[in-house]
Amino acid sequence: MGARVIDGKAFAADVRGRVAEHVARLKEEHGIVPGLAVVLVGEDPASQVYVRSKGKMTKEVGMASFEHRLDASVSEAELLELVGRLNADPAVHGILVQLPLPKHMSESNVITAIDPDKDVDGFHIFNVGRLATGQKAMVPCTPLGCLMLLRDLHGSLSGMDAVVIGRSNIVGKPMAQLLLGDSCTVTVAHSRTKDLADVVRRADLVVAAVGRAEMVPGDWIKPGATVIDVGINRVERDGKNVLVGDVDYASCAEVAGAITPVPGGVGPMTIACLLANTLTACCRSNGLPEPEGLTA
Ligand SMILES: Nc1nc(=O)c2c([nH]1)NC[C@@H]1CN(c3ccc(C(=O)N[C@@H](CCC(=O)O)C(=O)O)cc3)C=[N+]21
Ligand SMILES: [Mg+2]
Repeated sequence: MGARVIDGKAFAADVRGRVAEHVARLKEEHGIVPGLAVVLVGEDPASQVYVRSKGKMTKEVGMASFEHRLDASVSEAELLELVGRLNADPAVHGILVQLPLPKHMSESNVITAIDPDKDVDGFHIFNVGRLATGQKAMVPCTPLGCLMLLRDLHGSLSGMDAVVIGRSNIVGKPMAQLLLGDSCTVTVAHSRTKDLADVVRRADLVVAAVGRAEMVPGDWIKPGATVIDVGINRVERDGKNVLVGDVDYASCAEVAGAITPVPGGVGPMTIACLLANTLTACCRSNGLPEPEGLTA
């Protein structure tokens, strides 16, 4: 018995299609065009690839895309000045500053400078607090994408045992909050967790977000469980550079009920949710109803 393979690429295309329909309606009925500004500091090649595909998909759904590329030597003050201008720009509804930033800058200073209502990454402490207290928040894109996949697969998640492996601010912690919000019993495990295998074996839902290539073997997975693999690790295999997740796909797919592949699982959902968040931010700032099925 093999697991059902969750097609994140196809689901992400469906999400972007729904975003595009809503964007077209906003334009027609209100003359509003949602705008997303992406700021890239420095020339990290992987970041450039993501920024390019974000820009392309932003335009494909009918939104305005604003790209700002700054030299790696730019000062924090200059970056903060750009953020201030984007905060004040009524054509910009979403702001994403690509992380990581060069070492001479404080990421938390920069994130805190973003208008929380334009913080489409959901990294601002206001949004972290809003999510934790059950208020309307901007929700981090990767965990939101995982939640959408899980809801699509299971309908209600109420009462399920969920184990999140990883406690990062970007994925693990917000993922745990979202699963709690959907009435799961949530365990957050990490690199220091005792008897990690036994903890994971209890889970109906496993979200792996540790950033360690193939660290979850199939014999940790309860038969029939759903495995969501957030990892994107570049490793060398037979002299080739390949992408693998945080779970050992081959052995986990033998035991799981459903599993996300890498690539083509969570990654495409992250960008789709960035567009969904930009649309949500635009609707909220204009006092219009939020898009259904595209928020937490
Ligand atoms: N402020 C900020 N927000 C981010 O959301 C953010 C960031 N900084 N810095 C970099 C990471 C990385 N990230 C990815 C988005 C999509 C894929 C994606 O679509 N991956 C595809 C293709 C992977 C490939 O072939 O390289 C997949 O998994 O199928 C991957 C990674 C967003 N990030
Ligand atoms: Mg961690």
